[in-house]
Amino acid sequence: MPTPLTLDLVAHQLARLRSQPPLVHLLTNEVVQEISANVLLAVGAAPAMIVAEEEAAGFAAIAGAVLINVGTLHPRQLRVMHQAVAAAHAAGVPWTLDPVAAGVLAYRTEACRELIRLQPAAIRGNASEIMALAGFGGQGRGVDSTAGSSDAVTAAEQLARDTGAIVAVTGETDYITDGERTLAAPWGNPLMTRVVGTGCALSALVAAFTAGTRAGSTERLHAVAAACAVAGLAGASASAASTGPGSFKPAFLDALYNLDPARLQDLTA
Ligand SMILES: Nc1ncnc2c1ncn2[C@@H]1O[C@H](COP(=O)(O)OP(=O)(O)O)[C@@H](O)[C@H]1O
Ligand SMILES: Cc1ncsc1CCOP(=O)(O)O
Ligand SMILES: [Mg+2]
Repeated sequence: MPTPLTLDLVAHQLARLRSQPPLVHLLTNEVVQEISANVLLAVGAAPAMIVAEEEAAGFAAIAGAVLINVGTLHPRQLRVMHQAVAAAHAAGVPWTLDPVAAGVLAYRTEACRELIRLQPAAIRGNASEIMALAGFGGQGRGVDSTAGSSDAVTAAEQLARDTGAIVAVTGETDYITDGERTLAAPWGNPLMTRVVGTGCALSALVAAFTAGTRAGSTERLHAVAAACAVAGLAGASASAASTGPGSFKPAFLDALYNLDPARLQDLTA
């Protein structure tokens, strides 16, 4: 049974991130480069997209966290991702997987299955993606989910136990689990699904929040949950301040920037 996430925990994790801004290595898809970088900058982290075969492994080893997102995957990029993940794994740098459209296409689904053998710290996906990776037969509609997040909680818990990762399955409510404990973050707004990159940028946030956390620690579970809460709270606040997808995006960046750990309660009122 999921436990509601408390704002105290979110505030603590947000303050921790801001006090030690992590350098985050993003190997992400072509569609969401800009929103991912801006979301990280707005919250207080430092993004860098280092994508060449000559540089990715070296940079992954010195970053605070790495994000692997397979949204526009192709063979050369997959080779670079393997190099970065191997280097991160060897250096003890936490890495996060966003399995965009896993379950829809065999190539990326297999690529994700291969990558997760190298112990991701976190996996963040929508319900269809998480169900597919867990072997529960999920199939999305392109990059979007055809299932609700509450239908994917069991799959998320199974995937977490199988991989050792913290798994976050997002939707109307986000669920974050280590396979034994499951937290629920009920914030966000449907408008977030009408702006490209909110899910992928959330995965970048998840990576940022895992920086400095240890495998198997409660802190890592809380860090991933806090990333989801931060996106959801900022999303709810931005949707109240906007009239549609166009005005949502700048409002979302502003809301992330203005999140005050001491005043998160105000955003849920
Ligand atoms: N129906 C919804 N109501 C509120 N928030 C939502 C809803 N659907 C998705 N979100 C939020 O949108 C963000 C992206 O999630 P999601 O759409 O599941 O990812 P993806 O873009 O990878 O499919 C998350 O912060 C999530 O909480
Ligand atoms: C549209 C699209 N196509 C391939 S990746 C991508 C971005 C998906 O971003 P998000 O799932 O965060 O909306
Ligand atoms: Mg989306």
